Amino acid sequence: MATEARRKIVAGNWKMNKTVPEALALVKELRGVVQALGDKVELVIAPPFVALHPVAKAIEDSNLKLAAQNCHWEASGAFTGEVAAPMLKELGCAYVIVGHSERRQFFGETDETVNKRSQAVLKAGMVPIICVGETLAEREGNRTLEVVERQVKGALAGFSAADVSRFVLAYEPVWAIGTGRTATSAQAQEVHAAIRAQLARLYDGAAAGQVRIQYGGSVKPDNAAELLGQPDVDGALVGGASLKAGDYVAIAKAGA
Ligand SMILES: O=C[C@H](O)COP(=O)(O)O
Repeated sequence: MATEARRKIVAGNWKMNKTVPEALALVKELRGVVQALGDKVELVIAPPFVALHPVAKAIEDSNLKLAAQNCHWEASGAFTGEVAAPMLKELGCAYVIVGHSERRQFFGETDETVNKRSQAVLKAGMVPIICVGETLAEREGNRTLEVVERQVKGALAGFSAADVSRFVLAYEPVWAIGTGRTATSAQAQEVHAAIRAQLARLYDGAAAGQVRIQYGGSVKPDNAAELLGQPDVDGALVGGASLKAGDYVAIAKAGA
């Protein structure tokens, strides 16, 4: 399947890290260096909610785009502690990460709520970065593809081929997140190719060929080029390494 049309996308998921002053300091460092990459690679950062507004201001006129790490599926209402998709759009978010394994593991996220959140993101005019991935027990039980395909199908239920072709999926094997243990490039490519084949079955080859599928799980400067060099790996969703400007930029360069 042709990969030329798919510009790589490197997103930094800061998770629950960085105060506002720390976030602004990191952005200041990043801005100058990533400018040289131009539009060779799409660059996204996902700070915590409280830093979104100041970071949005700080990345104006740069080649960095903003993502949120989650959102609620309702547009407004009595949902104490939640944040709605239109609020994130108003702040300048282009993307929202949905269904991260930490949300699935610790906050009761299900395939159904991932789908509802993704619908809200699209309706608000943003693009979801939908995370899928198997646990270690599931991989060891040879259930990787079954689990990932169930998550993909659930997340995308009800969307059209035109919608899905703009989405970003992130394959993040749970056992590789924050552990320093990375999937081999062959393991990543196998799952990415399986997801793309599934998309071709669910929609059509054209849509499947346009969806970008990021790999996430201990992506570091020293493994990024190998992972991003795989034909169906269209970028990276980076956690720990995105907190250091030098590491994020090195990974971005691997995608450029
Ligand atoms: O969203 C990012 C992933 O959870 C990967 O995190 P990590 O790079 O710290 O392993």
